[in-house]
Amino acid sequence: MAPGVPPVLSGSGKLQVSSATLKKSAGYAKRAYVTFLAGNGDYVKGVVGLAKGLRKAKSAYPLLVAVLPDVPEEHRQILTSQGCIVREIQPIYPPENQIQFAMAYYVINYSKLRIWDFEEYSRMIYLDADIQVYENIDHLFEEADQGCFYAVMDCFCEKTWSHSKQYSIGYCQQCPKKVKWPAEMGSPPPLYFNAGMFVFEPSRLTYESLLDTLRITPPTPFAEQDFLNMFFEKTYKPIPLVYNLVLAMLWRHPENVELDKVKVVHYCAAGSKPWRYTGKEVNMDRDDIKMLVQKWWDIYNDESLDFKADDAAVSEGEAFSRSSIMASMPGPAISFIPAPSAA
Ligand SMILES: O=c1ccn([C@@H]2O[C@H](COP(=O)(O)OP(=O)(O)O)[C@@H](O)[C@H]2O)c(=O)[nH]1
Ligand SMILES: OC[C@H]1O[C@H](O[C@@H]2[C@@H](O)[C@H](O)[C@@H](O)[C@H](O)[C@@H]2O)[C@H](O)[C@@H](O)[C@H]1O
Ligand SMILES: [Mn+2]
Repeated sequence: MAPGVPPVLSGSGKLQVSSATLKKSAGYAKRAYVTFLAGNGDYVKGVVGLAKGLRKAKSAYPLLVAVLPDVPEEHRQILTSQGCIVREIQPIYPPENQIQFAMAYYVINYSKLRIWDFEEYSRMIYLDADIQVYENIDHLFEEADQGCFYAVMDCFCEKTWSHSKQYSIGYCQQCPKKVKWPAEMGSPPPLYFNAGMFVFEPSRLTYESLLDTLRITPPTPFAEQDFLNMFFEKTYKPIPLVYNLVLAMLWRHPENVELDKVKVVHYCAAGSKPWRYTGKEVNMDRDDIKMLVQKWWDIYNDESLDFKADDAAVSEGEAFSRSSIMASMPGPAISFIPAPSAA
């Protein structure tokens, strides 16, 4: 029982504890998924799809959306109506630079770093808006060890990597024995993750350190993804690609992919964003791509997955991990009195 909190027994003898009280009590694991939305364009469709996909997968945790100031009120309303917790963040820009980002718009992706400041959450799973969750991955919250950063390894074979040494010699961490890293080039690069999905622990200390480090770090082609890989190099733990299938793996490393086991799909290959899909770009006429794009649209168009009032059980007030609360509060069943949302 939370220290100093008098238990309130309801008529039915049930222990009544407000989730606001629980919020104040140390040690309860408050968790949520979080994504990032910038601009007034069509990525909002990605977030709606993600919110509905998490609902279909019966996730126990809410989806926070960190929105830049340029996300219009209308889009924010759409997300709130889909049960998302919308939270405005300020942009973060890298130091003055002449860098040629792999994609010019990557410069806004540094703003993702604001999510480390959501320290009312003990653990979060970040998901790009062009990601869809097809199977429940809540267990990742339980399995993560304190102080570690979990993400799926990326692939260096797409043209977007043509600036890199790896690409120039045909080396990829997905098949390190195929083209070995030459001894004369020193040790192979450290394992490198795709920053479209990761399990992390928000913390003001980490947040401040990220911003301080960013100020003195020259930007590189993959923007915040490169930066996060450098920052978390020592605490990065690779997790299986079923948690973030970077689509290029289908044609670059099919031997590493068991599509029927994939839980999370990342529509990051050029031309693969479902809401913009034409099928005309390279590889976009593949049967597996067409199937995955259709799968995304099936969820997006499924009205039975729209947010309803009785879905409200998974609100910000309820974003505690029930298993950890139940484990730490043995005794009579607990019914929560959700506090008004703080957001
Ligand atoms: O106009 C944009 C571009 C990007 N994003 C966000 O930034 C993430 C990273 O961009 P993107 O997924 O396009 O990069 P990729 O994974 O394709 O390299 C997106 O998933 C969105 O969450 C956004 O909200 N609006
Ligand atoms: O701002 C840099 C972005 O870099 C990453 O995308 C890339 C990367 O995965 C390459 O390896 C692929 O070749 C490429 O297609 C893909 O777009 C993240 O998905 C995204 O969230 C974001 O961090
Ligand atoms: Mn992405």
